[in-house]
Amino acid sequence: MIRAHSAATVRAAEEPLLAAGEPLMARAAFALATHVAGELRARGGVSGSVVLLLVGGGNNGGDALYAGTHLVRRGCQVHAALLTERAHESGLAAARSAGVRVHEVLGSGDAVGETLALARRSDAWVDALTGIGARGPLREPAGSVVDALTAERSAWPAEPAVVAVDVPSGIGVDDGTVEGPVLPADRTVTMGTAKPGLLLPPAAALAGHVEVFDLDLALAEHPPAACSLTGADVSDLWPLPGPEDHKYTRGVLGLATGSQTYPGAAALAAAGALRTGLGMVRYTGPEVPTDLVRHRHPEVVTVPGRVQSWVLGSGVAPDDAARMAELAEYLADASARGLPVVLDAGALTLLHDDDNDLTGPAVLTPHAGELAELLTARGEQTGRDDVTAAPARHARLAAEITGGTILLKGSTTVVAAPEGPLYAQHDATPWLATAGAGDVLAGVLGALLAAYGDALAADDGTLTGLPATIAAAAALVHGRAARSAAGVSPTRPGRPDPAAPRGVPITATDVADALPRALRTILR
Ligand SMILES: NC(=O)C1=CN([C@@H]2O[C@H](COP(=O)(O)OP(=O)(O)OC[C@H]3O[C@@H](n4cnc5c(N)ncnc54)[C@H](OP(=O)(O)O)[C@@H]3O)[C@@H](O)[C@H]2O)[C@H](O)CC1
Ligand SMILES: [K+]
Repeated sequence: MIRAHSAATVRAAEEPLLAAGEPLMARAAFALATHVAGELRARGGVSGSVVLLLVGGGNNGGDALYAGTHLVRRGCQVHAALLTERAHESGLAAARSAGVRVHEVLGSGDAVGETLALARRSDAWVDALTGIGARGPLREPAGSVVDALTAERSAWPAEPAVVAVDVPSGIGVDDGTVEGPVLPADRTVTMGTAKPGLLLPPAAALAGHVEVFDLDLALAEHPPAACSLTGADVSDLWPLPGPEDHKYTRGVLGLATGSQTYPGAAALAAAGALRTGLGMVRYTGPEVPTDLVRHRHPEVVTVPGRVQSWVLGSGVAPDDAARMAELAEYLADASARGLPVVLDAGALTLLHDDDNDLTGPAVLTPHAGELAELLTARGEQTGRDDVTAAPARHARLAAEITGGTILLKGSTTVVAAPEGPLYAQHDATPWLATAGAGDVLAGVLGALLAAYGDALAADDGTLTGLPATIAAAAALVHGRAARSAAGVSPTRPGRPDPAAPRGVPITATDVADALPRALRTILR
């Protein structure tokens, strides 16, 4: 699991170490210099390279100034552009005496022009304007400098390397928002622990490859603010059948999905669920989707009976009054029994009405537009763009309002429960943005919840965070299946690797079919 801690937590955790005289900045700076050197080596060599440090007024700038001293020793020509009147004092003194060439660009009257001129001669840019001490978007002139460098960089894509110190300056460190200029990094060297903005969209895409440098911070008693599951976490969580298991103990999922108009959603949710592995899928719905499900998946049972979780609403239009009334009944029944429920597509509109508040474990699976509609219906006027600009904040708000867990679909999937860590999963490929993919995800998620259904229904509070973890696991598996189907190699958000396979178009059926292949590489 990749864990990210808030700026306040990092400060609290570093305090005792600093008080004990631990040279945290010296260690951070050495690590930073090592990674900058690594980028330079990958581009042809360290000695003789030119490095530009973009220095702000805090310890983030201090990290870079001390790193500069190491890079000078390794034969680099290092320039520091001071975009502050108050650069880190001892760092600046050390940099000057080591031979770093310091440019007080604010005094020149043309900070942008001077910095750009230095940048054009450099093989690597080190972004050390702000770290966890940033307040709001980058102020001037740093903002304009970053805008100019970003334009310069995209016009000149192969070089130079951009290394961000702790975070790309200007991102919302704790919430992943991007409200002003940010220089996209190839690599972010983050100190002590990852920061939420390095995992959460949209900022995560600007961080490039994230390296966490361990500072031995005492973080054990501090819960993470955000996490990303890895395949190993999913493997640990995955329900494995034992010799005593039978279909009813492995989990039975009820699907109330699909409609006469959108029958395909029923078949796709069933395909996702069946390939996730569970005891049984029961389907309930009108004639056309029932026939399709029977035809495509003869293993699905189409008579009512006991279930341990429900998926409601995929392929159901909110104006289909009769079907919506059925979904409301299933939801009320599941809530009364404490069974987990997935509310997808049409079923999300059940929660537009606050009479339908959730009492049992529920995972809502909106995309940005559906989340905006839900929030607006519940009195929080929100547009789709608001959600896209601050996915974590809006997912958390919807979780608090409804009492459910929100799995917000997007190129990075964000999961938020009313409390506990946020999850950010960026396991998929843009090829996954295709009709029916969400139905498959609903099936995967419903199947996993069915396996934990009895435990969740009997929970006395010890499993509070489990639906969120399961939702993040479903997103990971679904994303990896999509990547496997498309033939795309593993990647992180950030600048695309030109050498990585780009993949091929996929359908939702391909994603469901690729689930066993993806699971083969995850489960061990
Ligand atoms: N994690 C660790 O244990 C360690 C982290 N280290 C590094 O230290 C920074 C945090 O340093 P800090 O001095 O607290 O803060 P920053 O450097 O991030 O930022 C403060 C300076 O930035 C200016 N500022 C604030 N907001 C803006 C803005 N929007 N635009 C431009 N400039 C801004 C601020 O100026 P003021 O005038 O507002 O005071 C400060 O000058 C952490 O991120 C790590 O990199 C250490 O190495 C120790 C170990
Ligand atoms: K930075």
